[in-house]
Amino acid sequence: MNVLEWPSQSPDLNPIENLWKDLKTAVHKRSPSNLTELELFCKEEWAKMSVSRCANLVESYPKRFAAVIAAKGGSTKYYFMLYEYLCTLDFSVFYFLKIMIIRVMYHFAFTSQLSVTSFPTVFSSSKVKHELVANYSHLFWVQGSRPELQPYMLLAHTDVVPASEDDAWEVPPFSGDEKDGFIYGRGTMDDKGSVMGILAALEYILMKGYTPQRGFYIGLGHDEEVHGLNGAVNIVRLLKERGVKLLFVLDEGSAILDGILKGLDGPAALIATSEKGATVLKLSVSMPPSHASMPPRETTIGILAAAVKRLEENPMKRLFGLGPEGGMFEHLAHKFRFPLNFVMSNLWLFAPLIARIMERNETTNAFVRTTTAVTMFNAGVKENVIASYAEAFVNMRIHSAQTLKEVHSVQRWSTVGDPRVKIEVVYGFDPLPISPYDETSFGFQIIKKTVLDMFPSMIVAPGMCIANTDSRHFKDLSSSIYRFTPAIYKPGDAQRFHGINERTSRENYEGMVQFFFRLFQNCDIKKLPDVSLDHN
Ligand SMILES: CCCCCCCC/C=C\CCCCCCCC(=O)N[C@@H](CC(C)C)C(=O)O
Repeated sequence: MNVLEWPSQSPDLNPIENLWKDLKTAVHKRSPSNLTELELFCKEEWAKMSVSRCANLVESYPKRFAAVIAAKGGSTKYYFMLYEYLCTLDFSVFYFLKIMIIRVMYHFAFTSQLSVTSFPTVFSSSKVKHELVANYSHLFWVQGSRPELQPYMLLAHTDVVPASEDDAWEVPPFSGDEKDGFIYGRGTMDDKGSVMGILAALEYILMKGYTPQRGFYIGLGHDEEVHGLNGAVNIVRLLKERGVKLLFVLDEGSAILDGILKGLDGPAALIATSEKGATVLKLSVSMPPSHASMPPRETTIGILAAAVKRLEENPMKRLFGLGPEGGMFEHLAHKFRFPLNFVMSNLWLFAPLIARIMERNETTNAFVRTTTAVTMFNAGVKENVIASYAEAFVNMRIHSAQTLKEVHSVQRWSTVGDPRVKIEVVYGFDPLPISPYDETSFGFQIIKKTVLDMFPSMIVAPGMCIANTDSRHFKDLSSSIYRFTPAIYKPGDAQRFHGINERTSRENYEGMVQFFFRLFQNCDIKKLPDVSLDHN
């Protein structure tokens, strides 16, 4: 049998595309006026799809094959007929978003790559230049009508950390299933939600015929979770070669926190102006192997376990208030309940006290200090052999008020404190510089304005990213790097990052599309918003 190599998502060959079109036509005719009706009409019209229609689509396969071969693998009339038809529909924002949600679920369920089918306008517009970087990362350039305006850049990533079906997920981690108003799946929060949100907003704004004045780049990395050394690093290299300087960069890394900061009344949008540094240390102990019946007084495993225990029992010193988190809490102070509002407004006096409260919770502890996490421990080959080698990996996130050098020396000399434990630095980098957030900082103020356009009474404050993002590779291209995703996170959500039941609500996903749709337009405004009118 001859196997034809063909992308599984080829729109010309995929009969489901025609059925989507049929469904959209039928539902559109009935003009649903709310979500419940939309869902009901979708189900009813789907149930009406006839067997003969499906059979026809399958039978027309040979014709499509022939057309695709004639087009030398390019798009055929079948694809364009479908696309042109979609463009004639009078989409309301509401209706458009529902379709985008169906697409995002479809994407999570069936594809591992960006599909031209999902964003036909983005991939066919003369205003958008798309290129692959290092085979799998995507770089888009959206041309503005005023080339004299400095461009900005949005970042997100398509790769994810592993997820196992054995880990008690409520729905399979790569199903993209929707349950109780949430789309579940590895990557929904970190960071495919942003990928889809940015592209959906771009698709929509192009379909509306809007021409941005300020050009912008979109970079979608494929290896952020393993440091971005191929994706982000090569995107930066390309932009440098082209002499690009960016007005600002916006990546993942912070969000709208609702109920996560105890004592704060209402949600707060925290636009991170910096991110922590990081280092990974490898600790190891070696000795000759021996018989388990004659154990030495101390084994490699025992020595290393004791060193690891010392690390856990002696956290790095409290630095709360000395980094950008100080500004963050001062900005938020008046929104805290009494007496926290008074305490937060006087960090010079109360920072040590607040630090002791914050360190009790693992999410807020990350704002207080350089954190230490023992993430891997390997030793032993057989249950009756004394292990000749034991190793542990320690992942540390460095507070802005500390340096990489300082962290290394503290760990080496005081905490591990045993010369038999060899310490090697796997990698490390300093905390990132703090980006400006005063009233003249275009990037910060535009992100803030966009949040306020969507949520007029939201508290917006500068924040700090406690993890790491691809944006750190961009520091030579811009001094204004912000980390913020317009998603609302509640207690328990922080544990979903790299954990089980990662999910995004429909509202968060819709908000994401709306946010970027507005941001594209806000970046064209001539004058920054007047901060004296600010209600925060
Ligand atoms: C880490 C999650 C902390 C959750 C804190 C509370 C909610 C804060 C709001 C949202 C955003 C968190 C975004 C985190 C992005 C993390 C991306 C990531 O995992 N990066 C890797 C990079 C590493 C260099 C391999 C990391 O381990 O930091």
